[in-house]
Amino acid sequence: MVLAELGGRISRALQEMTNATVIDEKVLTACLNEISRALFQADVQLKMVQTMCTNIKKIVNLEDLAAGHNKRRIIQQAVFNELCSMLDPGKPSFSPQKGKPSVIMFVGLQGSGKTTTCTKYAYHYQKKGFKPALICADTFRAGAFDQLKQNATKANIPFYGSYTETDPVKIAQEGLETFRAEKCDLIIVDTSGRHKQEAALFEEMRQVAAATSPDLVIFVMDGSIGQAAFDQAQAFKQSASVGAVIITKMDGHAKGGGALSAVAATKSPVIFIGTGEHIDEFETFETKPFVSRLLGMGDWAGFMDRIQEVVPMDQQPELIQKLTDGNFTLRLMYEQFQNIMSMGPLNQVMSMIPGFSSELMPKGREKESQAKIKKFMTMMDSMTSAELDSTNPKLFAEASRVMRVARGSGRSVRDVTEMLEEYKRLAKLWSKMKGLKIPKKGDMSAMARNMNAQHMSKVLPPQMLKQMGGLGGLQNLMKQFGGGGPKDMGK
Ligand SMILES: Nc1nc2c(ncn2[C@@H]2O[C@H](COP(=O)(O)OP(=O)(O)OP(=O)(O)O)[C@@H](O)[C@H]2O)c(=O)[nH]1
Repeated sequence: MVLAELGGRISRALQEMTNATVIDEKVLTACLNEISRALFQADVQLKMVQTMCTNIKKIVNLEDLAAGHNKRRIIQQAVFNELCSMLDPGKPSFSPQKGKPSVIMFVGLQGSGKTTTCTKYAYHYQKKGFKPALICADTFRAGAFDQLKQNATKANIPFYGSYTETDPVKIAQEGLETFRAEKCDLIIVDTSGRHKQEAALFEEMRQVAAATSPDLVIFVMDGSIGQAAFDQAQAFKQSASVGAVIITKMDGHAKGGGALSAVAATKSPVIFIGTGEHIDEFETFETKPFVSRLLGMGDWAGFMDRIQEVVPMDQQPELIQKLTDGNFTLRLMYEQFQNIMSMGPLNQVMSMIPGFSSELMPKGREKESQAKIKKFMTMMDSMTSAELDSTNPKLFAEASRVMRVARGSGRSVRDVTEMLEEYKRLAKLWSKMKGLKIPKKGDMSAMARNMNAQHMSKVLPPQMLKQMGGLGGLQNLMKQFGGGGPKDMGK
């Protein structure tokens, strides 16, 4: 995701404003203009950017800024809140219930990732205990049925389609009858895509919808289409009662802003994002972490404060360095698990660590997650040091290694594979964090409460100490922290 760049630009704009001696209307406008340009370049629709700025100006009180409150924090919080509210259409989307039959229809342009996403969606719910089924009502693209069939077979999901029937409505109806009889509770209908928004595509969509009466129509949008997102989403909304959006290819060059446009145009929430071609590269969409990432904030502040509490002080800089240098090894994952296990209320901690939240530990299932992490750690205990420290993703392609680890830990090959998949997912995620600048003031304030400057100067990375003006600068800074505390600190 090309989001860090946006975060950097916004941070710079805020910094410039903070540096100004007097914050007046003009300075604030210049800052918002720069933020607007950055958001526009991240594919947020121009009109939305303008509305956002107007709202922020209404919210931000210049007198507060002038009174020496933390300016960066006030504006950043206002931008954050505005973006979150843009992504919130005000009503949740239809949510399938296990055992209660529902029909979900997928629509989108050709190549948006619709067929792939149908299977990912089915697989996601299959893992939750649903009985999904897939219908290929795409008679336009020759290979569509084969593609769906192949994906569905791999995931062990029943499918329906035809090589000879040319009427998508008929296929959809027959598929529905078949799967209703088989008591499937999540019947997914994949429809045709076209190169452009052609009238024929929309007419066909309307007919399939009329024949299947879907409980939910999901619009699948390629996250990298840029500024075209709004118009595309709106065109679909006008022809089908779109109730939710899935943004695909967020692993590529997507800048993320298209998601905001799609929500605005369809007045429907984004429910998932696609982050790769593989079936489980699919994430539940959560607004706040997404906006944090869009702004380059991550959940770092909370995470770093938490690290303060559990990682021995002298290991902190090293850990931060390792986490952001792009080489996420199995050993690092093991160490993180160790930290997590000692951090107390798991759900709070996990939700802060990028990548560790919803997938590894769904809400309300903390006990199972804890058991799973322990299981993973037992398997890693059976690995060699070379395996734990390796950065070669192909190392475990050798089946004999996987079998050895399984035997050594008394677990199945499937368990080991699951753990390695989790590792791959996290490694991929952390590789995107490479070089990310971590806000350090929050954690420094916590350090400051516990240590004296002399002590702290030994812990901080030398470059950072230099930036702070050496030991003298650090002492000054710590004096300031003494009165305020972390809540007042900017990022
Ligand atoms: N990198 C990446 N590729 C994806 C993602 N989702 C889908 N793709 C790829 O995008 C391409 C198009 O996906 P399809 O599922 O065939 O697209 P479609 O919208 O069904 O296309 P039509 O059936 O022609 O309408 C395929 O190569 C997919 O593997 C994603 O989240 N990330």
